[in-house]
Amino acid sequence: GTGKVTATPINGDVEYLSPVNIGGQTLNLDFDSGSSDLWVFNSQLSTASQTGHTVFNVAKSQTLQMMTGATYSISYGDGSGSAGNVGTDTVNIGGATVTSQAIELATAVSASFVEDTASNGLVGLAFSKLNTVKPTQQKTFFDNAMPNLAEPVFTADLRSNAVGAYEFGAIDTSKFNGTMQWAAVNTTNGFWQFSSEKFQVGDATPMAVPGGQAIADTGTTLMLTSAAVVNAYYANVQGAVNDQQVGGVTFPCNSQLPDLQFDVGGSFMANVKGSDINFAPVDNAGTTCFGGVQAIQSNLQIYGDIMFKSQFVAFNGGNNSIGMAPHQ
Ligand SMILES: N#Cc1c(N)n[nH]c1N1CCCC1
Repeated sequence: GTGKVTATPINGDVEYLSPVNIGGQTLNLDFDSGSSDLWVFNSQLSTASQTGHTVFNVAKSQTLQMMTGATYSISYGDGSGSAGNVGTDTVNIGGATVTSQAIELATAVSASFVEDTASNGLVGLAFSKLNTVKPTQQKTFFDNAMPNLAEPVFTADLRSNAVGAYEFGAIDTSKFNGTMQWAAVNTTNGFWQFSSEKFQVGDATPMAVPGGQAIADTGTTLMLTSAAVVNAYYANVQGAVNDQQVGGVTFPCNSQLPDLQFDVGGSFMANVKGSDINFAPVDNAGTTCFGGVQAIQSNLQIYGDIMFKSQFVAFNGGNNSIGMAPHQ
């Protein structure tokens, strides 16, 4: 079978939310190819933590079965996190259904999740080896769904300030231009990881990031790469400054930002449109804008939603590869 759901940008493309049916209840969740836990806001949480959220009501599902003794605890790179207990239930994502999916039921969530009332949890789509359930690690929705999918794939079609889609089991060739290009994924760290050692701004001399690796991460808003690439990129932007106050590089909102090409697995170069690198204004007048490409102090680069807004991306769990092509 296949399944397709909308991916709706929230608060200026900070995140994308998709409807998921769990035991007959529909919640808007954040699909995250950078983690591997499916967890939800639910009726076990304190009233305070539930405020503003749509929660999964554990009493209302006819099919929820609690997993005795199972717990989870996850923390993300931005310091946020959640923890709780675990059950299994039927999960339907746009028609792709798993009858016994591990549902991680938060009994504690960090402040940033409580404050983000648009999101009621996450669907982890990285590799199951990163799943945090103990004592028995659980599989992701994609791993569980794969045997019944027409093709062992899911795709991310994320758009700038527009509704896109996640699809399971098929690659909709009408959604991208040209031929999709593929690269091998290294699953050792549990991410959709590939080498990314070369960058090019416009038709300038390519820049090298020796040993550079990257992950394709729908759960991260920006595109995080080496400081060397960030500095070289914004050297082309008049008025760009690294503003510690704001927390990264800003530039005049009316800047003409150049495209940025990046290496995917040593197999091909993919392009991020300059217009997609203008992320958001930092001042009320809309004079100064925050860059979508920012520095990370690690050689594991994180290609988040800024990259997905320029590239239609296919994740192949059958042969552990990643495909990219410019959106239609
Ligand atoms: N930090 C971080 C992060 C990441 N690298 N992938 N997904 C993340 N989050 C999902 C929800 C909160 C953060």
